[in-house]
Amino acid sequence: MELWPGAWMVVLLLFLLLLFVLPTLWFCSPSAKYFFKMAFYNGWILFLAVLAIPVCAVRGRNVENMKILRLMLLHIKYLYGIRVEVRGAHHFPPSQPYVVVSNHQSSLDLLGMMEVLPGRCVPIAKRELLWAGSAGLACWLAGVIFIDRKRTGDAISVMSEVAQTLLTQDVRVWVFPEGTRNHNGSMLPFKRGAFHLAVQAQVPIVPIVMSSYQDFYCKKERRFTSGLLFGIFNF
Ligand SMILES: CCCCCCCCCCCCCCC(=O)SCCNC(=O)CCNC(=O)[C@H](O)C(C)(C)COP(=O)(O)OP(=O)(O)OC[C@H]1O[C@@H](n2cnc3c(N)ncnc32)[C@H](O)[C@@H]1OP(=O)(O)O
Ligand SMILES: CCCCCCCC/C=C\CCCCCCCC(=O)OC[C@@H](O)COP(=O)(O)O
Repeated sequence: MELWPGAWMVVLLLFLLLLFVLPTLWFCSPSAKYFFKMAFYNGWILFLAVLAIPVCAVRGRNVENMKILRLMLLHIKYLYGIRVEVRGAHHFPPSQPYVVVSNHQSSLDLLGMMEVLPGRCVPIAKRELLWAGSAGLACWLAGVIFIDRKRTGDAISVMSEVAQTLLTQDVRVWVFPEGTRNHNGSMLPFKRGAFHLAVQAQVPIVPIVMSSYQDFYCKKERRFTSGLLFGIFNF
């Protein structure tokens, strides 16, 4: 089969694009660099999730699968030149159910979260994440608890079931009480669910704060360089 003559030109142009334009954008445009880095971040997680799914599926939906996801995600900070420093981790209760509450700046929180995630600990996530392709399925297999934030009644029922699970199945829960991402340097008013959960299950609340990403990441300015992230317990 013969190629249409213009096709060679298209192939050559695409090749030149890959060879020159993309690296030029990477080095000369911080915005392009931001987009490439974020695209790779999401793409890489989706790819890792594809690998994780068959391994996790052996156990079925099980909080122990979160260990597998954690191990698979720990290296990402090196790819992005982000150093994660944890302070006060000794405040973590040794072995009992509890509710972790933490600030939520962006999807990069996954890096700090995976650094300190205790055993048998599952995050509460918005229901939409369940439909994030392979990542959604991997989260489901690892026991992530999904809530529909638009249906408060349903979310409360799910949280009440979680309160039972905390005690009967020795599970910890990670909640972002702001209920949404917030990258303004301050914190939004807390939603009440995490605190109802702790009272219903009569378990302690463990506060964790991740330092501001402003030095190396800003969505508004399309800026993403390398930097240092602090995770601080019981501040
Ligand atoms: C290979 C790798 C693959 C990928 C691996 C990835 C793994 C990691 C995944 C991590 C995912 C993380 C995702 C993060 C998110 O999605 S954050 C968004 C979801 N999280 C939340 O929304 C936080 C929890 N939300 C709440 O707790 C809310 O309170 C909620 C229950 C949803 C209700 O919200 P809302 O109505 O908007 O506001 P209020 O809090 O004001 O509540 C309204 C009234 O209801 C009462 N209430 C709340 N909860 C309860 C409860 N459990 N029991 C009884 N009553 C409750 C509350 O008191 C309010 O009433 P009053 O005003 O006090 O009378
Ligand atoms: C701690 C962050 C967990 C990140 C999970 C990464 C999975 C990303 C892989 C690719 C799928 C793309 C889907 C993007 C989902 C991003 C997860 C996230 O950060 O959810 C935000 C949620 O909280 C609050 O949502 P809003 O800020 O209200 O909209």
